[in-house]
Amino acid sequence: MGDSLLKVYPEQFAVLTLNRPHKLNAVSKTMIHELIEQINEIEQTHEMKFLIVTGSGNKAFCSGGDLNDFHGDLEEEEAYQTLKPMQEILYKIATLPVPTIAWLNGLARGGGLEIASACDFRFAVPEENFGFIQGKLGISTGWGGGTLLYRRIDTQLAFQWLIEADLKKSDELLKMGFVQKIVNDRSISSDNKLLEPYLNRSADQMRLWKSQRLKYIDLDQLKQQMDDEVRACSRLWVSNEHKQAVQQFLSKK
Ligand SMILES: CC[C@@H](C(=O)O)C(=O)SCCNC(=O)CCNC(=O)[C@H](O)C(C)(C)COP(=O)(O)OP(=O)(O)OC[C@H]1O[C@@H](n2cnc3c(N)ncnc32)[C@H](O)[C@@H]1OP(=O)(O)O
Repeated sequence: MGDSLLKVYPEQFAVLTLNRPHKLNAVSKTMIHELIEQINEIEQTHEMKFLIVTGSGNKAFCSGGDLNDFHGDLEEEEAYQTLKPMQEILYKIATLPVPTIAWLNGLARGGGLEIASACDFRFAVPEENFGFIQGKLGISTGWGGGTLLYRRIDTQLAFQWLIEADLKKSDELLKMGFVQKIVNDRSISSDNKLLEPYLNRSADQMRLWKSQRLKYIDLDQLKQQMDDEVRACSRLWVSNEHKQAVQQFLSKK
């Protein structure tokens, strides 16, 4: 079974599932290779109305990069080369020609929340907590998700969250405008009432509205700022704080 699964529904939408539930859907190098192929497949599926990105299991959407793959011993350039593919995936998700929904079926940490920030909308189960915890690991966001966050919520709130690196619950994120809906179902089905408006629109309508939405984003600037973010994170990657934080997590296992 793959580390990432793509299912296209007859109702003309697709679900991309991060599929490592035993590792809280942490992003592995294998998952990245699969995501690249699946995003390319999605880009070629012209009758699709929208895409949902979610996690496997009932505990996590995504726990960020797999710290065995994204470990602390990488040198700056190695860190950049290791981080860059996910930044390119997040840029592709953010600029897909159809609306995208991050179905936050469980906790999200670090890069997991960056993936959610790449989606147009975020639907979250209640009572879960979510955090850009990179600040507590001696680094910053490293997949371009911080750049995207500034385009999803009030810039002052984004700035504060990235610095404080605290965990926030679904209802607080609803108030902040990061989460658009609280959903009770951790799994996705086409008869979920929340999806009705999205299912009842034509593929042409959905593509028109996404095209209009993207006109409010300078895509060249977005791409450059996301790359700058990866570079900046790579420079922090070699810090002792980061090495110790990763080692501390891995030594617990
Ligand atoms: C690298 C990219 C960078 C970025 O671009 O921003 C980041 O994403 S940095 C952030 C990386 N993520 C983390 O630091 C989170 C690490 N995980 C945790 O802190 C905890 O797992 C949790 C999220 C607080 C949940 O704790 P708990 O409920 O106690 O579960 P476990 O810790 O026992 O996890 C179960 C299982 O999954 C493995 N796991 C979880 N997260 C990761 C991860 N990020 N990388 C690798 N493995 C992960 C964990 O090791 C357990 O495995 P087993 O011990 O084999 O059961």
